[in-house]
Amino acid sequence: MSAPDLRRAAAARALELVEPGMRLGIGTGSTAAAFIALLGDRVRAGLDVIGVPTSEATRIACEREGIRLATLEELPELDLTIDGADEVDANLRLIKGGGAALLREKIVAMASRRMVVIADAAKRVETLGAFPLPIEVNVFGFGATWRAVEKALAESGCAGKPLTRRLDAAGEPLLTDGGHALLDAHLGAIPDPEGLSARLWAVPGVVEHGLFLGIADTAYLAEASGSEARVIVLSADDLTTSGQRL
Ligand SMILES: O=C[C@H](O)[C@H](O)[C@H](O)COP(=O)(O)O
Repeated sequence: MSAPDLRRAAAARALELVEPGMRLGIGTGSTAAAFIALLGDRVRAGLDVIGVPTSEATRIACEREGIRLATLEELPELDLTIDGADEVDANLRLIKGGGAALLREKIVAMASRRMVVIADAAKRVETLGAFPLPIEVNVFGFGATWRAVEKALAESGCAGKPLTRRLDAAGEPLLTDGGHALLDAHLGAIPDPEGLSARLWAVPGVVEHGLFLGIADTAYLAEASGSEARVIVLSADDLTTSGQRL
């Protein structure tokens, strides 16, 4: 079973949630791309939905598939967002932003009644942080913001961990769809994601970070089971009020 097969299996499971007339948030990345391809098939077969894309890449992919699109100005409230993730823990906390789309992804997810994550089960982790945490920052004051982010990381129990600026394929500093820079924090493990989130948000130049905490309510994680794909379901319904998994 190949990685694309697993991504398609998770995406197909999420597609079952889509109903006629729904206002969808449409994620970014290779797993979201698998979902867009399947959704395109349904749209061409007559399904009427409207989507808000989380990146320019997703907008282009949706237009290619003939999926009707809107903006959050036109549709400020969405029914369901389906998106990938870089890491998922047992409490449905996520790291996102490996594809640089974290800001729009978080805005769209927060405007949705539900956010469902689709991913290869290899993205499931015990502790978030092996995947470098993306931090989107305003280009104004970049050096000062970098230092303030390092301080926030140290105060969150992640002292001395390397911070790097994300580059694009040509080796130039990457700019996000919103025109911001991206830092990647190579933390290894994040002992207190909520504390780190609060400290990062307190830095004026930080636009957003890739910790999605208390946002996703379901994750469909696909793994190989013999020659088939099995989809594991993580649901917020299985969490206690303090956010711990039952
Ligand atoms: O910025 C990109 C997004 O957060 C993606 O959803 C995330 O990186 C997962 O991407 P993929 O499905 O390609 O692993």
